[in-house]
Amino acid sequence: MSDASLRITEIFYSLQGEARTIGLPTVFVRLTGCPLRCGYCDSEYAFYGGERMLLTDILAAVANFNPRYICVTGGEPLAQPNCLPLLSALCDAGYSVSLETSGAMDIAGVDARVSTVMDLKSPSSGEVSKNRYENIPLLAKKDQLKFVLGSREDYDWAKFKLDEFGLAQQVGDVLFSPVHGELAERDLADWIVEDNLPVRFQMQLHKLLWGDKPGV
Ligand SMILES: C[S@@+](CC[C@H](N)C(=O)[O-])C[C@H]1O[C@@H](n2cnc3c(N)ncnc32)[C@H](O)[C@@H]1O
Ligand SMILES: Nc1nc2[nH]cc(C(=O)O)c2c(=O)[nH]1
Ligand code: SF4
Ligand SMILES: [Mg+2]
Repeated sequence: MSDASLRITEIFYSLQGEARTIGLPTVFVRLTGCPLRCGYCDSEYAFYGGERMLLTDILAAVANFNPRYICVTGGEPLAQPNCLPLLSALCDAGYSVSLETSGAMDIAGVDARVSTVMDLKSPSSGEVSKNRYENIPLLAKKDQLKFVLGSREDYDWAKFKLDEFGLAQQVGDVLFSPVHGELAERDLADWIVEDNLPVRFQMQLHKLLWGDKPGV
């Protein structure tokens, strides 16, 4: 294994709070730095700083928790080229690996064993122009598409994209999530039911349990 290095903000053990493996004990590897600035971002503390770590040291830190599930997130993980060997090394080690990405970067090099959770940025994030729609055909049933929605306008936009790109047919799960503290959870749930959308409603479980803070 090459001993590449990556800038890391935190490595912690918690319950997966989002997406398909929600509720399962998971180790989170949060990479430092992000080229986007979503207005609602709950991980601004990962924009700068962090600590440079060797791949072997990251693997050792992860192994300490004896986990089954690993979630690589950030910041924007794919903004660091060495994220690709990290993902492959985690798969080689036998973990079930997911990747949280904005999809503003090319996902072509992501290891085929990884479940990519690609977040298409909605208009209210302020970063809708950064979506790389070219990534969509690269996604498969093992992957997930996430929409984080801050308003009814965002919801209508997401509904349109669902249809425009046939997203429910492309990936295993399409996730609709409210921006925490911005859109009433129940409103989003009611709209999904009214429209009979083929999507999975999700709320950030970790914030219900522990609040909005790093390390959970
Ligand atoms: C912090 S980001 C890191 C990965 C990548 N940069 C991305 O945006 O997908 C992880 C996920 O948290 C979501 N997120 C960030 N702040 C949020 C908030 N206030 N409410 C709901 N979801 C949020 C993002 O939209 C993204 O899906
Ligand atoms: N518990 C927990 N689950 C998560 N799933 C995705 C997260 C992220 O920040 O990407 C996250 C997080 O920060 N905490
Ligand atoms: S892309 Fe992800 S980490 Fe970057 S600002 Fe948006 S939510 Fe935060
Ligand atoms: Mg988070």
